[in-house]
Amino acid sequence: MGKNFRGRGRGRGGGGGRGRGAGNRNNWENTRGDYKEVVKSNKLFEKYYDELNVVEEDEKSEFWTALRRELPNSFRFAGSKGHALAVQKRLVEHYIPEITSVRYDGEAVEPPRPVEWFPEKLAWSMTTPKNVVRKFAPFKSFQKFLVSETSVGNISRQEIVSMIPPLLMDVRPGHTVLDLCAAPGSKSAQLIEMVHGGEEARIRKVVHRLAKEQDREASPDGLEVESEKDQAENEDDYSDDGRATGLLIANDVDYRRAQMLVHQVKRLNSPNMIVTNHDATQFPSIRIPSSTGTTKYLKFDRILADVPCSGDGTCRKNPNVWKDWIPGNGLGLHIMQVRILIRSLQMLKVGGRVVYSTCSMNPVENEAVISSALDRCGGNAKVRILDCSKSLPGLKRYSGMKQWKIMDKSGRMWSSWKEVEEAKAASGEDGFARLEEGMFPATDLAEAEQYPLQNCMRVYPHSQDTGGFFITVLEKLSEIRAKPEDYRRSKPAAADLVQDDAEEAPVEADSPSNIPGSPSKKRILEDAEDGTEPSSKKLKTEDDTSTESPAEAGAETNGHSKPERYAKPERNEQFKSEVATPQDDHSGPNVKKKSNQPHEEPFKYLAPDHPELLKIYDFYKVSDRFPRDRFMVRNATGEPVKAIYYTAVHVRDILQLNESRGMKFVMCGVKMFMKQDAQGQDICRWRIQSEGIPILETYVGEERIVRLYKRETLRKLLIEMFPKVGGDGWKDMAEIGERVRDMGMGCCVLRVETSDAEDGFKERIVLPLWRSMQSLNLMLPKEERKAMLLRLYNDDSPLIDHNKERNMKPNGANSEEDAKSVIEEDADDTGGVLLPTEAEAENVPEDKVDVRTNGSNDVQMKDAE
Ligand SMILES: C[S@@+](CC[C@H](N)C(=O)[O-])C[C@H]1O[C@@H](n2cnc3c(N)ncnc32)[C@H](O)[C@@H]1O
Repeated sequence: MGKNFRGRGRGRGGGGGRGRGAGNRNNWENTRGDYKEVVKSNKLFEKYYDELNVVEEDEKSEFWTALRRELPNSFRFAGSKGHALAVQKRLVEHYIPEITSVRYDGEAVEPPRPVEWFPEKLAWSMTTPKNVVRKFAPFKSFQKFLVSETSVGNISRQEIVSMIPPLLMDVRPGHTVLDLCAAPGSKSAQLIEMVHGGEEARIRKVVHRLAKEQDREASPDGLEVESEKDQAENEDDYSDDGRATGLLIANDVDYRRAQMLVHQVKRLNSPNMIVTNHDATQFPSIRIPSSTGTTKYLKFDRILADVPCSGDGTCRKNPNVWKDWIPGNGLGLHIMQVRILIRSLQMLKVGGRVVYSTCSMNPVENEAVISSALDRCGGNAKVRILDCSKSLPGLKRYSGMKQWKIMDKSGRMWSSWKEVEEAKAASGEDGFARLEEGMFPATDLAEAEQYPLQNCMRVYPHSQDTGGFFITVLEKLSEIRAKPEDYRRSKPAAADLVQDDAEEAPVEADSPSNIPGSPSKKRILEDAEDGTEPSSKKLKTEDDTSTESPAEAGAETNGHSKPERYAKPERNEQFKSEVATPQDDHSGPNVKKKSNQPHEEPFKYLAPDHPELLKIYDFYKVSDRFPRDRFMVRNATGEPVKAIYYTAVHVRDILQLNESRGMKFVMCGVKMFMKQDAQGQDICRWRIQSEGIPILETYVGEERIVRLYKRETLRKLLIEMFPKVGGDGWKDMAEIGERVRDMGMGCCVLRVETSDAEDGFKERIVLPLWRSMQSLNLMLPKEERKAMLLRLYNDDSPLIDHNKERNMKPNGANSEEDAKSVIEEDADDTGGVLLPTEAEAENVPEDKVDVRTNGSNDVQMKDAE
């Protein structure tokens, strides 16, 4: 896990503007551009929800008025709780008082407000009009803060309602979590924070104890020192020295959107996360190590199915919904949504939870999906709809619908499947396309079999000035046998039940559709039920094409939601052809790639005693306690060329056991070391990357640590790039002067320690520092320096680049080493922003590596980054 989880106090920068809802837009003003231009009326849309009586008669006008109003801006403080609270404190203590003092036309201006039901008030919402923001200095400076913190990942711009599903998942440390439809990743970001919950404190306790045992200096933060026994006895998981042992797999079928997801989650720097690119309806079973010799497959504790939907609850943010809403949008998605939910339930552990959510208010995409999936999975005895009415106190919500009507494509309303069948018998099949029995409420179910759909949760825009949303939490009570897709409530077929994924009964990555009832699926299960390897024959059937996207199926979709909620049909097609065939399956990484297959470099783990790793351990005096078998590279040779990544142990096992099985891994691992040119015999060529430093820092030997205690010293290092420490320069470096004077050249760890002193820090910060022959430099992208200066010192002064100054002098006394560092800084500066993929960066042949200059033309440095 990264800075955000271990309080490094900084984040990887993320450029703004890519991806609706990506949570990283920097433009806080102009996100709802054409809001006013769209006519906010649509006969069928209004007729449908009015006739459904989604709200009481006397609320209808308020409901529609809210839907026509622009959505407030909202955001969430992201990262570890400690870090998020520290950034939030800045808002509360500095910006809010300034803003509330503003008077506009004699009236106080509405300030940003915390969302009352969100834990620790880490989510906020604001309705301030643009003209006010532009007019008043306190708002302008607040906006600067928002932009700066968003760009480094400390603030995530996210719709309030979209924050609800992860909160209801009850993710605990150690859980294995799957986010099936994850792009652009705002909920994945919440989930990974939960997977790392409490890690910061656990690690500090472990380090404290170890330091005490070894009589080493530890951070003077007054923590109680627990013995190993005490630690083992309390509830927290110390099995991996306090590191998080959970896992998040974030998946999206659309490769381009999976890349947006990568961008969003990468800056969270979690080694416990994998991004995959599969169709959720047939998400492959993932092989995991087994001590018994049989093949074992991963089952999840928690699954989020935030499925593609028509998105009509987002019409306040996406006004085109008004223009584009037609009944076919929801109808065309129902089958895929049911498939995704059933697949989720299959992959879930007994006792685990699936949270199903949409940003649509349409029951055909919501309650109808839940009841269809329950029908096919064996009903209340197998899966329970949890009552979450006590969760998130303060959140106003409505109960799920037990009865509803379906609007067909021509706008006629139908109350039951029986009615449709009778109409078909009387007037023929025309005009009933897409209507399915499973879309209707099950009127003929006996009382005892009725599903408690009132436990589903609906959120409407007028209750708390949000978008519309639907959430249901399902608990799996026992293993399920899903009935086939052609199962009909009215004509139940006894046969053809298909068991869910037993831990040892897989759906292979390269298997055909997992849609229950498919003969191929049954065959695979039969193959696997005795614990043997499943058949590797290609078993593609008609059912393989049953994962049609709405557009493939001819559903009309509203333009706005296409990029966000829908998989693009051509991607689905492409994806199908990309999945390795069983013949490819075991042929290893040299499988011939199909021409349209996106290129992903393989993940290769390094031997713990790889010579390059040994050099690193030696230079940084890395404690033996730090695990050495979790480092990997991303290239086919398996040799460390440019970057070395670190992953959690489960991630390693999954990658190693599944990569050659057709699993599509897109991203995992935290960049820990980057190779660079550096002069001097004793300098380690592998510098610690800022992303990796929070994971490694407590295990780095004192020889490579610089401790900083005073606010002004850090401020100097943030504002000044390459301050001189050679000659008498070190004397200007306050309390770290002597230490950096004596520090050997190369990369080291700057530890900003906490203290109660007036000029001390309350928040622990750890940063990479480079000591070159003449100067010193924080290895931070400029935007992160600026964000920290603003947050910690309310200082937006321009940065000073001493190296540039020196080089401008005719006889600039610049050493080659210092100039190299300049280039390095420039290279690092690109670090968090629109980088090429890791694979691209790693793939650059040595001789083609971008050679950058520092502007002085006399020195160059190679760095693939
Ligand atoms: C509502 S968006 C998810 C939003 C996301 N959970 C977030 O909070 O940022 C739905 C996503 O599902 C993806 N999707 C559509 N069909 C899919 C499928 N069959 N399997 C997996 N993902 C799918 C879309 O590409 C889209 O990114």
